[in-house]
Amino acid sequence: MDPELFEHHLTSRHGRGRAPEGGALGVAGTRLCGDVVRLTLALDDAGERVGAIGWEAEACGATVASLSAVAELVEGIGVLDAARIGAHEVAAELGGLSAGKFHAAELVADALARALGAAVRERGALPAPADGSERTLVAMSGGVDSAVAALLCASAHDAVAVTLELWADEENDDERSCCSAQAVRHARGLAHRMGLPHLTLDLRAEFRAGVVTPFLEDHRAGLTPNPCVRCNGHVRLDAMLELADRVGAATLATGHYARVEHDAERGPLLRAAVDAWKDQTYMLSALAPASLARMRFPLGELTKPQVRALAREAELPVASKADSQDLCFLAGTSRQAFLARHAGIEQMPGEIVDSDGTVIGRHAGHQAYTVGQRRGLGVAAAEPLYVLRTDAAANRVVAGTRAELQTRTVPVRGARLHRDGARVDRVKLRYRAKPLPARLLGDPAPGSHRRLEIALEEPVDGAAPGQTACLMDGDLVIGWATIDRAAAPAQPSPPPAPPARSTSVAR
Ligand SMILES: Nc1ncnc2c1ncn2[C@@H]1O[C@H](COP(=O)(O)OP(=O)(O)OP(=O)(O)O)[C@@H](O)[C@H]1O
Repeated sequence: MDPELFEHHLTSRHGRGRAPEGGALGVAGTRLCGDVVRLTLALDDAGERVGAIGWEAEACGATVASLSAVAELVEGIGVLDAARIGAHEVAAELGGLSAGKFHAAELVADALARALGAAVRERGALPAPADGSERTLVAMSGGVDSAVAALLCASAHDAVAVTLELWADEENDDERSCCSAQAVRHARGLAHRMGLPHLTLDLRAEFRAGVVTPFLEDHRAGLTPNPCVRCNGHVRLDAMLELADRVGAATLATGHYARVEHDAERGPLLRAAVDAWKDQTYMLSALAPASLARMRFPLGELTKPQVRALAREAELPVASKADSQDLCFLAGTSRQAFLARHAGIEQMPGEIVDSDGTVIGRHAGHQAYTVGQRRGLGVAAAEPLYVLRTDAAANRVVAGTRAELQTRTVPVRGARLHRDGARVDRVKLRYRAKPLPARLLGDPAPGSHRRLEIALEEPVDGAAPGQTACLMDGDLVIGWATIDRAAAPAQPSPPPAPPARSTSVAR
């Protein structure tokens, strides 16, 4: 630390108490952790530079000095230069900070990133690069895949990185989650290390409304939702494409394993990735063609081992980071605990019945079961039993043999087709499942939203209502739909009622 610089900022408090008109707010820290900083940043009229900045804080001296230094540093500079400022740059303005005080620079960098991201989202208007080259916005989660995607983009294009804050659960914010504040910091560090400007986009409200709430509602209704398909299709990629426009980027790159087949006349289609095990086209299947036209997937032709090798070669600190395993907002908690805490969906014990309605056991709550599930039924039987369906209204789970589970027809609703449905020859009914030979029955007109049926060549071990059916022609995704409940099987008819004794009196 440089004592003179530190003292200068501690006393001058550049920007303190100001809240520039039309500015965007970035808050970091909580009273629990000791320091809270509120930084307001306004762009200039052109939307290209930082116009003015102000702040207020309940914080220690190191944080106050860091805020003053950042205000002095950032005023008047270009948006992308401001997006290159992280904790190390903040600390450097004070001649460095000791390990014990470095958290102050991190906190201030967090607040700056949030304010800058919000300001750019609202008012940013950067022109495309003057030399006519393509600018790409790269979505970085803090994981190895998006880090390598960013690396590949940075070597070919003018690249800007973005990380979304998707989920913050004050009571249970798990730092392993790729949506958490800590993950955003990691991603920013990685981007800066590669020399890329980095923006933070706070998408927590949209994520809660567009992904988490429908996830909770589907569970309440006894369905098995695909929140990632919804998030990619309707929330996060749309928001990032809008941000791309704001920063003059023609395209958006992600670390998904997928490819795009461009067709200028009929619109682009997703194509399965080279690495069949990592292929993520299923998760991207709800993406509108207009969005897909602007997407870049730099990992589509690579295998995961090749991606890790590139990360090691570039000495990226995430080269051996484990792949994310579950839904980002479930990190550190169980699905059942999440449902209880966020939707009051408590586990209600109920009956397990066979397909004739005979009670054969008890379950702990229907939401814990999905079609095809074998484990956790706890019913002793001559042959293995599987969940055939769940009945949310009656809080019942229906179980049966594999033969009863197997089906050749899968009803779907809300189908979106980008090509003639008669071309469908394979379908993927679950993420990581193998595509199955199939045909689409019913009205095959492109754009049709009607309930349709998928006819499978070979029987499948059940299809869970609520999951996405990815409709394919070879390795091209030509549409998607949501798996619907099968029509309820005819119940065994009740024994005929005895003839009613007439009580009427003939007059
Ligand atoms: N919070 C986020 N902010 C920005 N981009 C994200 C975020 N989460 C995911 N992405 C983008 O979506 C891609 C696929 O996300 P997914 O959750 O499947 O992660 P992943 O396959 O484990 O990739 P990674 O190793 O990059 O985390 C990422 O590679 C990244 O480009």
